[in-house]
Amino acid sequence: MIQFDIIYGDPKENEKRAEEWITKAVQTGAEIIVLPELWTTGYDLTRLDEIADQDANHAIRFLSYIAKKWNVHVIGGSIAEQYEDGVRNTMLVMNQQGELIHKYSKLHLFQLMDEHLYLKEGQDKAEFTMDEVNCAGFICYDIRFPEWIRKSAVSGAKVMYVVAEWPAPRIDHWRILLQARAIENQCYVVACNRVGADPKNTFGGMSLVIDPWGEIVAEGGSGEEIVTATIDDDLVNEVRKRIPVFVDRRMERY
Ligand SMILES: NC(=O)CCC(=O)C(=O)O
Repeated sequence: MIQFDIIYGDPKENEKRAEEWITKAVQTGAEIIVLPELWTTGYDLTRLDEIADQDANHAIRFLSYIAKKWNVHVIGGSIAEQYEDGVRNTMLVMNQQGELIHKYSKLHLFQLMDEHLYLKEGQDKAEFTMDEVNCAGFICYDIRFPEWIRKSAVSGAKVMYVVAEWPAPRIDHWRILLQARAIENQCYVVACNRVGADPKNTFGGMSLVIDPWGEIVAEGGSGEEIVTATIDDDLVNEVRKRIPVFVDRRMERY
């Protein structure tokens, strides 16, 4: 996870910085790269008509080049994607061949940061498959909606990727919500948050990898850094066997 600072409203500079960070990450052996939410523009929402990416074309080209060059999977954080009918906050996922294998636009818009005024909500499903592992991707505020994450767990997702710009004053919510999502769904949570500040917020970092037992296996601090961990998807099966939550659910009573 590339836990970096994002330059407000400057996609060109952010792309340059992202490439430098990704180069460092692959040199330490990373096979899956995760970027934060809105990493090209930050929350410069009033200038989206100038800086949003038409059909995500630019970001797709950049992320595809990175994936192919380094032979890595990329959970390309999210970017402001310009559609005909408005802008969406869109996650892009590339495979090692540089192909776009998944696209998800944020479903739950966060009013406290004015998303509902400038962005349209997405209509996509969260699940995708990467190297035969069932995964799902979510964007920041989505983690406050356990029923949305549960839907992916019930569909078989074992690794939940979360990309975020989560402010420092609520960083305890971030950790607790993510641990709860990992424990209740008995899955890995890989959550990448930005650091630094924009004109309205200071962001908390603390990118996390949490295993299906709820243990934190990697944790970032509050500065720029690369946070890495190894995922063992067999552990998901073990935990689900030990406490068979998905068998014991009583949907007819809820
Ligand atoms: N970018 C976001 O969705 C932030 C969500 C957030 O801060 C929260 O408390 O929820």
